[in-house]
Amino acid sequence: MTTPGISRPHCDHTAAWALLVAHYEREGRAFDARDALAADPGRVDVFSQQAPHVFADFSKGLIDEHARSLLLELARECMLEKHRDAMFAGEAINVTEQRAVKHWLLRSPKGASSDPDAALVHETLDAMLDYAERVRADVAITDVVNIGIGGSDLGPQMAVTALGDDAIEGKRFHFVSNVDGHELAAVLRQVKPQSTLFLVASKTFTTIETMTNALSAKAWFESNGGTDIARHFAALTTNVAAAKAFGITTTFGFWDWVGGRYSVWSAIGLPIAIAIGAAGFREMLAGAHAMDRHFATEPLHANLPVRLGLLDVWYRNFHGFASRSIAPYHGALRRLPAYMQQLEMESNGKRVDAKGRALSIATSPVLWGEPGTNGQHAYFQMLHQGTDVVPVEFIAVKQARHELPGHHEQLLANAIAQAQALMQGKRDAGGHRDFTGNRPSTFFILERLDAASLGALIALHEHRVFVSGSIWGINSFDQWGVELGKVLAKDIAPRLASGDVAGLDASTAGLLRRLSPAG
Ligand SMILES: O=P(O)(O)OC[C@H]1O[C@](O)(CO)[C@@H](O)[C@@H]1O
Repeated sequence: MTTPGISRPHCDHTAAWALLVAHYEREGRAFDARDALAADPGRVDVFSQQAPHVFADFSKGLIDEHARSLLLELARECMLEKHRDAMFAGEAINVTEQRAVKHWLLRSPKGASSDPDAALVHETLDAMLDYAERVRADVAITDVVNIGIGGSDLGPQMAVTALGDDAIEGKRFHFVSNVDGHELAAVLRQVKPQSTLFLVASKTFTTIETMTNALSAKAWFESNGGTDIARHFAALTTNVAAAKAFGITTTFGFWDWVGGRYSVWSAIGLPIAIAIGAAGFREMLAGAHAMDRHFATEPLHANLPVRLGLLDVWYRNFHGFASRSIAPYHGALRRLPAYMQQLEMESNGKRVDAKGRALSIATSPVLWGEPGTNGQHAYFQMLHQGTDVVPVEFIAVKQARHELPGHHEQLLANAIAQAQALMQGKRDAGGHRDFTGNRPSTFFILERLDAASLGALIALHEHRVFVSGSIWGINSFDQWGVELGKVLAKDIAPRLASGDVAGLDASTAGLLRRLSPAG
């Protein structure tokens, strides 16, 4: 793969990769974490890492010290550090769109970066946070409706849900993403024009779902007596001209070097700032910045995003695990799996390298999950006794934010016990009650769920995705795979109304006939 200034090898053609293949065949496949822990309790210290705000324990993982050092060698041979440094230097590492990748700059403190965009970032941040504080103080606004999809929805929704206990009283937050009118209609039934602020969040300001919802919201607003669009609509976008043409004059901008799924730190984060305040939002940025520094400066062997990204490669390309389950043991993190899905699968769900050549190695796994303990009573059966091995990631928070006695102990006990059960297993000759065990998990611990730790946790995962994407040689920062369906939907929409099936394949024509009112 070539990025400006860096020529990087195909990682699966390196000596380290060949050694990893051999090591997997010799020892990796049969590795048993139970035996490894019994033989060496010190494994817990070797296979764990404290990073800013986040501790991770992967001692129950299916990895030994030799694989660990070969993976670090792989990272060196693949010039991971150079690639990382190119991102932090503002080089156009998003090669298919010729763009820099600078979401990290959005959380760089004032005066800390010499990047030419730093001053503008802070000017915009100050304006956006000033606006957030004014909205917070405005008691006439009781409802904030964010209209956006993908990265313009998942980040703010996840973070407001995670930190919403701190939200000011008297304001409700609604997130409308789907073009399915049931979603917007349900929100509009609950709100009034004079007390609602609509935030139209779209990097491009062209996304069909968001534009359809925004137009309907505006029409509803005007037909229900709303008059002051400037007060009741704001746009969060890189396309300020399109927002103006739409009739929105209050806009907060960001830049093409912020990918949609990396935009929660930009103006797209406005709902979070309204929910938790300017100081809270700055804490979230500070937590993420601390993780940026960790990723940028810690040696590879003590660098948590690097260690996790390399473990992902080991699991995907050597063990052949095709999915990963995310189990946040905190109800307020219930939108985190969805957020992670976009972050990782839209970034690394690619079958060609950065030059467009087909890859001969597997890339992004499928990510999925629900909060614990709910998942235990739904799909953990498969995790414990199914035929596929699925690495599980537990996320536990030490301190609860409620006073109800007993609950938090139960919650944490379940998280620990599930990880223990997956690893230990239980022999039973009867078959049905037999747990093979040795099922890998990683266990994350946050001291408390606050803005800073959430910021660090998200940044950790952004960088982890960078690491695996870099080893796989792909461009993690484009998303061409979402285009084709969008284009075809544009063709299908008028056909649905008219019933015209000319030129369609027989299957698609059949669906259209069934669903068309004209059919
Ligand atoms: O913010 P926008 O431009 O409306 O895009 C929304 C989402 O659509 C995508 O482009 C993919 O469909 C995502 O990458 C993005 O987060």
